[in-house]
Formats: sequence, C-alpha cells, structure tokens
Amino acid sequence: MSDRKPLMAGNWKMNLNHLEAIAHVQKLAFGLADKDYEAVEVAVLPPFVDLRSVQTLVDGDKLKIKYGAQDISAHDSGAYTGEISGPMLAKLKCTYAVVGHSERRQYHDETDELCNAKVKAAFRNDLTPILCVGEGLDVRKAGNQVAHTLAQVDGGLKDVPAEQAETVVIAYEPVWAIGTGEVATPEDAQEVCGAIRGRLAELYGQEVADKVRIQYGGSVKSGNVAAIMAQPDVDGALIGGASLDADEFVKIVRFRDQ
Ligand SMILES: O=C[C@H](O)COP(=O)(O)O
Repeated sequence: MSDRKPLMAGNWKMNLNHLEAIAHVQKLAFGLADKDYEAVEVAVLPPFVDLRSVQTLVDGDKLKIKYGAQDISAHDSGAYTGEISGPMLAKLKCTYAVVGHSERRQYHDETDELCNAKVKAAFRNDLTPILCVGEGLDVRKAGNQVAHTLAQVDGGLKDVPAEQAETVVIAYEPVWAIGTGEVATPEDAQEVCGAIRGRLAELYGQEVADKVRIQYGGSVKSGNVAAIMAQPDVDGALIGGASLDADEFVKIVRFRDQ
C-alpha cells in the first residue's frame, strides 16, 4: 500500500479573472471545510494575474488549499518580456509550477529541452514542478503511447538529481482525452502511469520511484474519478474543465466518498 498522498489539482487554464478567483476559492473552501479532507492534497492552478488574490485569501483564512502557476520561465530574471520567473512565484508562496502542459507544447512549441530547463528553474526556487507528459491521438493509434511518454519523462528530468526527482509530480495526460470528453479507461491510465513509475525506478531506484506522485489528466469528472484513482500507480488528477465548477471539483476531491 502506497503512502503517497493523492494530489487533486485544478488547472483553470485561461479562465476566471482575479475577482472570480476569489469567489471560486471561497466556494472551494466552504465545500471542503466541514469534513476531513486532509488525506487528499488540494491545489488550484490559476492564471498568473490571479495568484496574488489567491495567496491573500489562502493566507488570510489559513486555508489548506495549495496553489501554483500554470507555467514558469526557465530564467530567474532578465529581459524576457511576458515571462514570469520562479523567484516571483516563490515570493507569492506558490507550491507548484506546471511544466510542459500539452497546450504549451502544442501552441508554444515547448520542447523537452525547454521543459527540462523549466523543471530545474522550479526546483532552483523551491517550487514543485508538475511535469506534464502524454501522447497525441496519432501516437496512441500507432500503439506507441508508452515509448512516447517515457521519452518525455527522460527529457523533462534530464540531469535532475534523485533528491529533487523524488518530489516531482508527473501528470500523464493523453492529449486526445483533454477537454474532449474522451476519458482514457482506468486500464489505459494505469498502463502508462505504471510505465512511468517503472522508468523512474530505472533512473533513480525503486525507493525514489515509489515516492513520486503520478497524476492522470483528461476529462476527469466526479463520475469517473474513483475508478481512475483505484489504479495502483495513479496518485491524483490534474483537472481542467471540471475544476471550474466548484461543486464538481469538491466532489472530485471527495472521490473516496463515492
Ligand atoms: O490540465 C488539465 C488537463 O489538460 C485536462 O483538462 P480537462 O479536464 O478539461 O480534460
């Protein structure tokens, strides 16, 4: 039995302004307050411009909800217009920084090399990277999902030492299941998440591999989360669309109640 604490993280993507963010986090706090949910870690990943509002609310009300950014610059400062650095996110007391989400890879041409630099930037600034990996539909149809995803894990973690690697979060998100309503079956999720843990064991040893939390992401909802979470190598979910509905997100967090 693993003692990995499940991580349910809501990736708001480019939704909710800073005022809406406050209302949303308040609803989450209300929905999670009356019951012991400490066995599950809850995080929100708002747009950059919301982070200060979320920080103020979480600090002020001593909420147990964690938060992080959807991206991080590979650089710590300098002439990089539009970028947000690790030191800035750390100053806002972010816990997490998402790296290499498929939408960044697809629309911003982020490579494994850049993701690797961002993973290192996160660690350099005491942030936990959530490294996103996963195959597109063509790769899945060709049956190459495991090899493709493991190559992204190798690339993202290149030269990352074991003491850092054991704290990374890896999110397996088959691109064909993101925002489409198409959910990978629990067995599909386990196949790749299990392979990711196997690769971590090859790279760092079983003890490290057993500590790493591996999330599934792609059309997760309250109705399918329990079956996905029942898989031995799935330690949480990265939730997009369903995280924008506070009641639904609370139900997902409470997957054990279902
Ligand atoms: O980061 C979250 C994933 O892209 C999943 O998004 P989705 O739950 O809307 O399919």
